[in-house]
Amino acid sequence: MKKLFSIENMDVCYGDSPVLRGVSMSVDKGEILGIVGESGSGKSTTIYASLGILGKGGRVTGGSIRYEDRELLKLSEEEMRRLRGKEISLIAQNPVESFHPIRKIRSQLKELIKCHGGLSFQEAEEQMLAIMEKINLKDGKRILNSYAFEMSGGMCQRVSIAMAMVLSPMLLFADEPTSALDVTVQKQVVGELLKLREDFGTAVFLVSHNMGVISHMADTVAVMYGGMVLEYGKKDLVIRNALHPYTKNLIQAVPSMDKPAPKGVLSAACDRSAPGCPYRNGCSCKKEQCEELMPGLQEAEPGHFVRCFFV
Ligand SMILES: Nc1ncnc2c1ncn2[C@@H]1O[C@H](COP(=O)(O)OP(=O)(O)OP(=O)(O)O)[C@@H](O)[C@H]1O
Repeated sequence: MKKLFSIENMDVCYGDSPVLRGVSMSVDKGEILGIVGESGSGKSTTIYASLGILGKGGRVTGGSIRYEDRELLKLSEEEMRRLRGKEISLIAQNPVESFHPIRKIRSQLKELIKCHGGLSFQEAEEQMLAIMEKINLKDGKRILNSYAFEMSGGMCQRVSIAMAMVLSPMLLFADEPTSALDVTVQKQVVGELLKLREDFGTAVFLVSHNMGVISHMADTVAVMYGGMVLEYGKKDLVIRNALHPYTKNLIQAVPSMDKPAPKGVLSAACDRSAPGCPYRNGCSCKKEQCEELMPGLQEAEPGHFVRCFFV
């Protein structure tokens, strides 16, 4: 069956340096895909490439990105701009930067509605105030009259979440949406994201370092390392029956009093231009062939894919 959104075999470079290699992942309507991996593994780049907003020097050099029946790599900038905001939305990792610095939040909401239609401004404002209230932003009217620089990081994060949700997108990219929030607000945001899926069938690409958030929210999990997907599948398979040595270490590294220390190294230097498994320098199970050959992403059990010669 055709997926709502799928990335197939995507390569991304910044300048001449490969950053993502052969990345494939997808979501159905209403599905939440959790993307985990250490800093620099390529999670944000996967999101920005999907939205067509890679930074300077960044380009997709191979593969395909499909939304419904459209190949996004073939759309014009104007067509991509129309998709972003209404059908596909982003909660950015650094929300302060995602707002215009010298325009009030209300005017930015107005602009969003003007570009993407659907709601009247009054309806959008009511919807925005209701979402803000639910995620513990009590003084919504005052916030709409504020500039981003007048808000704390956590407030900006919540306003950007409300703004991303206001048009009930079909697909939401959320890059560390809870990282700047305290635990109570994290719970509210997680609850709102789950409600968005329930009410509108919104699919979510959720990047998080927090395995608790991923294991609570995600249906499917992708584990990234060195710009590649090392393990992919239904959450219960990947988290409860992790097969890749890196995923095992990642799960083992979640703090707990009664667990043995991880084997191998969690984070090791990885030259993305060199042959061999990206995790070869950190893996305690590596053999000679891991230095020379790249393992493929193989289906180890139904619906559970692993990139390792020894699984
Ligand atoms: N604008 C850029 N120019 C050059 N290289 C970049 C740029 N943005 C990202 N990279 C490189 O791409 C790689 C992947 O970065 P990315 O931000 O996607 O990782 P990440 O997994 O999201 O990390 P984090 O968890 O810290 O956000 C890193 O090696 C990074 O240095």
